[in-house]
Amino acid sequence: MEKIIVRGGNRLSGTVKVEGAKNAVLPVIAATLLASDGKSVIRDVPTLSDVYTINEVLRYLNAEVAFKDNTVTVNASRELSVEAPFEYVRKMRASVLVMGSLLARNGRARVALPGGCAIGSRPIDQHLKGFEAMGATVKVGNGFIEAEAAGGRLHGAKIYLDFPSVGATENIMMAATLAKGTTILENVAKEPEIVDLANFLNKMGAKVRGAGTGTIRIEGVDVLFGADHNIIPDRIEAGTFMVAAAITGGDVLVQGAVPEHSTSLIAKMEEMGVIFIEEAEGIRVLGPDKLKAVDIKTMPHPGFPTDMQSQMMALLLHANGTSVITETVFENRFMHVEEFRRMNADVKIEGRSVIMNGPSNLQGAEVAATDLRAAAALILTGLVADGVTRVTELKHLDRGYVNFHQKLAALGADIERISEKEETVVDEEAYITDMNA
Ligand SMILES: CC(=O)N[C@H]1[C@@H](OP(=O)(O)OP(=O)(O)OC[C@H]2O[C@@H](n3ccc(=O)[nH]c3=O)[C@H](O)[C@@H]2O)O[C@H](CO)[C@@H](O)[C@@H]1O
Ligand SMILES: C=C(OP(=O)(O)O)C(=O)O
Repeated sequence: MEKIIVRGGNRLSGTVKVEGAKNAVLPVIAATLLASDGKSVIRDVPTLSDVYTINEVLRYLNAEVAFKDNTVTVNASRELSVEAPFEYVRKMRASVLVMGSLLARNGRARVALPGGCAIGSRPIDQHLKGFEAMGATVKVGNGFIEAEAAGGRLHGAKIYLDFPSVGATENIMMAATLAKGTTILENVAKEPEIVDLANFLNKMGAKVRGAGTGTIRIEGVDVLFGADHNIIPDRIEAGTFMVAAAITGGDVLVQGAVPEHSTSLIAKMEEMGVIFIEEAEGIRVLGPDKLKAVDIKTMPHPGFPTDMQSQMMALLLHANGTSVITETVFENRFMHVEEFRRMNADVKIEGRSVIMNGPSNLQGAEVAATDLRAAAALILTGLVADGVTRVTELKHLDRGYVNFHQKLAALGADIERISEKEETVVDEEAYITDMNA
């Protein structure tokens, strides 16, 4: 078993570079399947286990995929298969994002049902509602979702989402690019990752307008081509390092962080007394001696991101006074609370809220990550806990963070990652096909 071991007490300082965004790269790689002509070259791709998984899904679907030097190259011009099996979808729910592309490209898709996960049941009814409105017949059975477009091609439609779901917005947007006619998608997600996907689709020859607003209009085209694209910086990784600086009273330049992508987070942290300085290269974060308590409610973008909820909980445990966090996006995203309690945190759950009386007298303990952001949050707590914190279940961390402990160590944290027995290292090189050959 692998563990991260943190000894609390060090103040962080220096510069940390942000990777490309996981939540932008996964839909963009899924979108490369739409190109029946030419190669797509995706740059600034983080070396995360989720990226390896989506690459495997694409290879399974008969696309040629190479991943080298943070660049993914996809040639999807061959005939594609239509089925994404459970062994991939189980590893990563975002595999369901290939459904829109496959349906648009092949007129048919068969994707394993994603099932529930630690943070909530995460249904995909809104994705399916969109496909149906565009003329697909959708059947769910034997653990699969099967969708087939009448006459082999989807048609444009007017679709209103019940909730601004990120995944549904992306999946329907991809499906609509090759549909006959115009799709108008209302009450959509406005996350920066949606805008990044729309920009990539437009480079491929799609006609997508309005991404980043509440309504997206997609005029269907007959064919899409491979395109070259740089992924936006990861605002959640950036935010995690902002919290690392703040919690240790540190001084850290988060290189590549985009202020407009983190407005709600920065505003809340400023309320807590954290100082932010915009510099040419990124955002410099100065942690105060004493942090103030605040209340937070997670919301779809531009509201406070649920993906920063557990890291902010770590910060609020260290703040002076009573804070309340209310989680409105996922119904079960408080699994980390029990782990924080093992670290002597004064925190309790009341319905969809968590109440903290800070500052907690945090103590090092052995704790298990319950999802990827919880993994980061427990490590952040370890930075200020008294004694040694050991964090297990690191497979979650590796889904969303590249070299997390090395980056913290370079900023001055006393942290290491150990393996209690020989681990099998997955050699991505083995999968690499030379696309230029
Ligand atoms: C790979 C990726 O980009 N993941 C992000 C994406 O996940 P994901 O795209 O899965 O999140 P959604 O925005 O779709 O989900 C938000 C809420 O809507 C519900 N819902 C969603 C779809 C649907 O058809 N029906 C339904 O009820 C979900 O159960 C959840 O409670 O956005 C989330 C919300 O910002 C983030 O936490 C994830 O990091
Ligand atoms: C919940 C997350 O991701 P996913 O949707 O890939 O599980 C996340 O990035 O915090």
